[in-house]
Amino acid sequence: MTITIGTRGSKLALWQAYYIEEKLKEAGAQVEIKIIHTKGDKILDRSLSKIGSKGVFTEELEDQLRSGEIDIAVHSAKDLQSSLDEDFEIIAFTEREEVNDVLVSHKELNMESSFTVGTSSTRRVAMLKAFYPHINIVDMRGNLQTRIGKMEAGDCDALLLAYAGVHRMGYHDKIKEKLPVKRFTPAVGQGSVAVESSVNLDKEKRELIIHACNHPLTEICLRAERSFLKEINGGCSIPVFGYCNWFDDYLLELNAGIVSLDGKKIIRVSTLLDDPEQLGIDTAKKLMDQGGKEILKEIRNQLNSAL
Ligand SMILES: NCc1[nH]cc(CCC(=O)O)c1CC(=O)O
Repeated sequence: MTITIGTRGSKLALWQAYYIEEKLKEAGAQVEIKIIHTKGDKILDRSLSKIGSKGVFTEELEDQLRSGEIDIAVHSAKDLQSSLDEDFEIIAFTEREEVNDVLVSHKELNMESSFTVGTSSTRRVAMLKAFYPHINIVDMRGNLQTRIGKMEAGDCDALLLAYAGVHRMGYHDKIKEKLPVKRFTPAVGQGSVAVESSVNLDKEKRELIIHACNHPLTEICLRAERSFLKEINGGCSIPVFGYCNWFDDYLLELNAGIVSLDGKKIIRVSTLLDDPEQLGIDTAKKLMDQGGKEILKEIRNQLNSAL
């Protein structure tokens, strides 16, 4: 059996594709990897919130899933929009890596120091303003290697990045501080790799892929987080966060919230339930009822007028 993986061409994307390839090979499959360039890879001179949040890194991959040119598309779970077209499904979430954001620098500094950080994530910008208002922020895009190059060239002193990507790309030695998830709560899906397929994928292939790649506890947590994000209807340009944990008896706890763009308002809720989809919906409703609705509306207006 040969399984064709479609992936973006960045080093992080390729790491993920090789990671899935290895798991599939261990399960006895043969694997081909096909690199696909997406809009998000091609447009580097505009911030992501201006290109439009939906599918900038996934559209071209989904075209090839639909046509059957590839069997699966491999993504960072975080980058995958919360609501997929009916023709597609996520059939596996790999075991989650540490979820924290980390401070990365070639200089000796920590979150109490005064410095300039480069980031293009609206969540990180808003949370920095909320919790670390003394830190200066500049917009910075590009893949991990590009950003580290820009940092070392002096465009900024530090970067705020997901531990998962930094670790996978071998920049562990530049981690200066790990931010606490209770406060600097990560984006929905951070740290896990998602395998997407067409709903028409061959059943035997589908079974093998799930068996080889899916981590059930990660899966239920990510289903809860993604259900939350879908209910909020927030793409990656809205500073929402969500992190789900499980207890022994499969009880789930979802911590989630929203931050205003200026960091002045932050609302955080936490809910316990055993059904992931419902947990996401309940948490989103609670957040909206407790003031999230107003913040979301304000953010939408600000983003629209910035375009
Ligand atoms: N948006 C880019 C992106 N997508 C996934 C990761 C890191 C790996 C992961 O969280 O799975 C990153 C880089 C970052 O946010 O620092």
